[in-house]
Amino acid sequence: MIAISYSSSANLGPGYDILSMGHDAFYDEVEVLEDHSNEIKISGDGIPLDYKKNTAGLSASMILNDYGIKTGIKINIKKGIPAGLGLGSSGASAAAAVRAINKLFNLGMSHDEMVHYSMHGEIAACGSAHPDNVSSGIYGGITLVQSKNPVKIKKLKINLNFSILLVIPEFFMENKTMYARSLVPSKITMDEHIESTQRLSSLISGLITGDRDLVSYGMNDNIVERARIRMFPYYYDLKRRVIENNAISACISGAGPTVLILYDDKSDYNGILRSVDDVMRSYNIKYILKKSRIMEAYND
Ligand SMILES: Nc1ncnc2c1ncn2[C@@H]1O[C@H](COP(=O)(O)OP(=O)(O)OP(=O)(O)O)[C@@H](O)[C@H]1O
Ligand SMILES: N[C@@H](CCO)C(=O)O
Repeated sequence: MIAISYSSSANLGPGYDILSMGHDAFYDEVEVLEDHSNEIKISGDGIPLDYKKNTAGLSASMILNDYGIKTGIKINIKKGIPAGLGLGSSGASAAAAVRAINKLFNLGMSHDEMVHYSMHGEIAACGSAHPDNVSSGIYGGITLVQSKNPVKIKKLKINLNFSILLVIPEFFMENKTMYARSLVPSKITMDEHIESTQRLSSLISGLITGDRDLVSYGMNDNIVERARIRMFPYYYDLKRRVIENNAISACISGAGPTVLILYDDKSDYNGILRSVDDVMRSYNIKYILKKSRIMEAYND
């Protein structure tokens, strides 16, 4: 059984571990076959082949155990999403594997159940079961984590027209997301809480009502992105410059280093491209650009 799951950008500024946007920039394709050993065998390039260290394998092992499935399986992962760049690569493999297993064994899982198993796969990548990337990897679109335990995901009805430009730096860090999560403060002040809630509620309202200015105001974060800025020192200059060219806004994609830029027909697209190049050259960082759109829905 074959299933795919697209790249995603989690957090979207103030929505740490809450919001995620699926986009059609890249995708993973995962094939799951029954294997008459009682093992979980993983194949694929550039990813761990020990199932316990692979997000797809860890999710699969939980499902087989919980559903009492005794047969072994082979999981063939064709990686289309570059790993370690904030594009939800680890989560997408898990989501695609869970979707394929659900079909192969006709388990009839709900979308929230598939998110539950997929998010636990993320433990193999970064040590924590964050549900955001896998939520948009299962539902598509822009998703909100209403609750993690039990898993309750809401897919937002988006009424803002925009395009996505991903600025993807050449970058590698071992255990990048695990390190990035270690930088996040465990406590914040009441003022920080109020500002962050203002931003998140503005962002969500703006996306649903199609209010561009509210989205521009809302897609800002002074807690998690600020705590991680040492990982992507170019970010604030890049964000300021693209907004000077009337981008709607920009944010760090997931745990970075990729920057997601939202723009529309009011934006000076060529000005955005020039400013991205100016800033990244000034920081001496090679990068690629990827235009994409929201990945609306999967036909499960
Ligand atoms: N199936 C998989 N696909 C990709 N990475 C995997 C997979 N299984 C385990 N990993 C590990 O997870 C790491 C990538 O996950 P990480 O969370 O750091 O980045 P990401 O998922 O690409 O981006 P982000 O989570 O910030 O959106 C890799 O170093 C890889 O070793
Ligand atoms: N919310 C997660 C997303 C990782 O892609 C983090 O920022 O650590």
